[in-house]
Amino acid sequence: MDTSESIYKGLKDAGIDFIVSVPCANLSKLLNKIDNDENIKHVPVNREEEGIGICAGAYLGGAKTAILMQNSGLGNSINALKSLTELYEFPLIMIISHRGTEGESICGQIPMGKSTTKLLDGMEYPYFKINNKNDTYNLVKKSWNLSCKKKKPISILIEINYW
Ligand SMILES: O=CCS(=O)(=O)O
Repeated sequence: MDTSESIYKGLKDAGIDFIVSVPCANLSKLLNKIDNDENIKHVPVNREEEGIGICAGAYLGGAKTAILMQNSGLGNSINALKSLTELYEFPLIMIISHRGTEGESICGQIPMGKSTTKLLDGMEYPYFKINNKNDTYNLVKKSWNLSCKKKKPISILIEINYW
């Protein structure tokens, strides 16, 4: 089972049924699986903060939510995550394609790639880095319940080498 399949199955087995996304080349296989799943409402959005707001509304409507994005979009999301998601203790899984890591071909991705975990630490948001493909499924599957327990978004960071 490759990383995209592991994440997809983890989301499904966590009961995630509402997913917003801002695309990344590394997310394409996963996005196709989600888009073809009639049991998941997939809403592509233009900016990550827009997706954060949509997930908040979907959660209030009874959905279990996730966002698929690049780490470059984390900076676009801070205020929405803090002033909406965290303030009202909405759970959220953040599947983050961690660009700017080893193997990155776009120089513009490097600075944010270096800052991503520092930002999450500063926001005091729990995150997991995929270090072992065998752990991916279990990490994703448990992240919804962990987010509910922590009352904060849980980020799963997938570096370039792990796709
Ligand atoms: O931001 C990066 C564009 S791509 O590599 O995901 O296509």
